[in-house]
Amino acid sequence: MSWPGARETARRAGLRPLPGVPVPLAEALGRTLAEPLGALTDLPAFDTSAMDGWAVAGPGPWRVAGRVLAGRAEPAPLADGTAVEIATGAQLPPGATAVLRREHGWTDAALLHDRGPRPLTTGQDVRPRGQECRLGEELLPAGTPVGPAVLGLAAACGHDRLPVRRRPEVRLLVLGDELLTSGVPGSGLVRDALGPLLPPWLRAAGAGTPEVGYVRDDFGLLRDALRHSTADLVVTTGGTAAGPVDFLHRALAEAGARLLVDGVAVRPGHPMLLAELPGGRHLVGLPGNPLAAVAGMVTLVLPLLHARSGRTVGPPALAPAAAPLAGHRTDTRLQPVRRTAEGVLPLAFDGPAMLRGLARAEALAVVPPGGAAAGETVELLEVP
Ligand SMILES: Nc1nc2c(c(=O)[nH]1)N[C@H]1C(S)=C(S)[C@@H](COP(=O)(O)OP(=O)(O)OC[C@H]3O[C@@H](n4cnc5c(N)ncnc54)[C@H](O)[C@@H]3O)O[C@H]1N2
Ligand code: MOO
Repeated sequence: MSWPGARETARRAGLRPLPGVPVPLAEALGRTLAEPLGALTDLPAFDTSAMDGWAVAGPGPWRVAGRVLAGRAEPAPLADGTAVEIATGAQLPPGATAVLRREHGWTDAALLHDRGPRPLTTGQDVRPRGQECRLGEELLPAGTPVGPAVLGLAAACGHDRLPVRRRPEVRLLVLGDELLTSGVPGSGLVRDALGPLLPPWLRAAGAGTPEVGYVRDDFGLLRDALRHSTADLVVTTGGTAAGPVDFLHRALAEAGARLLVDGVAVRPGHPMLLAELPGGRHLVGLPGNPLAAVAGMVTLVLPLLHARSGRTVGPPALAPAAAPLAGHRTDTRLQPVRRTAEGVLPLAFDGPAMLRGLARAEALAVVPPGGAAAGETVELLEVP
């Protein structure tokens, strides 16, 4: 399957968004709005002073009659020709026509005078009620990822809870007898790089904290692990190719899975696969080579997770190549790159078994078959 075709197949496989549940703001971070965010109030909720100074009524000079601080209840009305000292954020008294900034006013024994650079205009330095939004107005559409700014906006307009999609549950199965989970590799043993790399990335993509399991190269163990998992998405690493102990295809067949993608025209990562498990759950098989596994994440896992979270994905990020990007003859290449003022440059140590280039990368460039010339625009994919 072509690389764009595989990415689209994964997205479509996930187009069955998980249910929405209301959760406290602090738990909504990293999830996706299941419903549009509406304002529970006008914002600001009352006419507000935008500056420290005086709220004034009518043209000056003014007689100063008291003070209004932020956070106090409705102040008394102001009569024409009077002013009250006011703090930024305080509610404007009824009848006030403008705010005179502290640095633009001076007071003699009796009166407040305007010495600003320009005459004070009606409404100056007032944030009128409803300037930002009206009660009931839609502020954000369903599908918006909830980041810190969304939490702040939701709180500002009165929300204590947000309706967000349930996080997809992910089970990560790391396959391979040769893997060490601590210490220095050698003597035929390889340190597991994907157990540390994948869970935080999955979490950042909106999944629940993945359960990680290590499975030895044993057909029965793998088949049972697939049969017994109840996760929305099972992600395996290794075992996708044709090695003597690469059991994944056979275990999938025995578990009653239907292959949606079985190999992709992409380098690295071409043995990656996507299957539908009984009950509408999914499995992505990532190749064992670490950079190939990363290619499988961006191609199959992220589009599937975003779709299941109902998350709106913006238009692709694009950049020019600052130097020629070597391509594969027939397949798409995913190339670790860094950004420069002129565009993106390839990073060295980009072999399928390597992470040295990726660890310095700012993105993966999508290099079409045949390569990209200097100046040609390429799509960029976010990396962990
Ligand atoms: N005859 C063929 N052999 C291979 C092909 C092929 O088309 N024909 N494809 C190659 C490509 S491309 C890849 S990618 C790998 C995919 O292999 P598997 O998914 O079956 O993975 P393994 O064989 O289990 O491991 C491959 C490689 O990666 C290392 N590995 C595995 N897991 C981890 C981990 N968690 N952390 C770090 N490194 C890991 C493993 O030790 C192997 O070196 O197959 C090629 N072969
Ligand atoms: O697809 Mo394998 O990724 O070349 O290493």
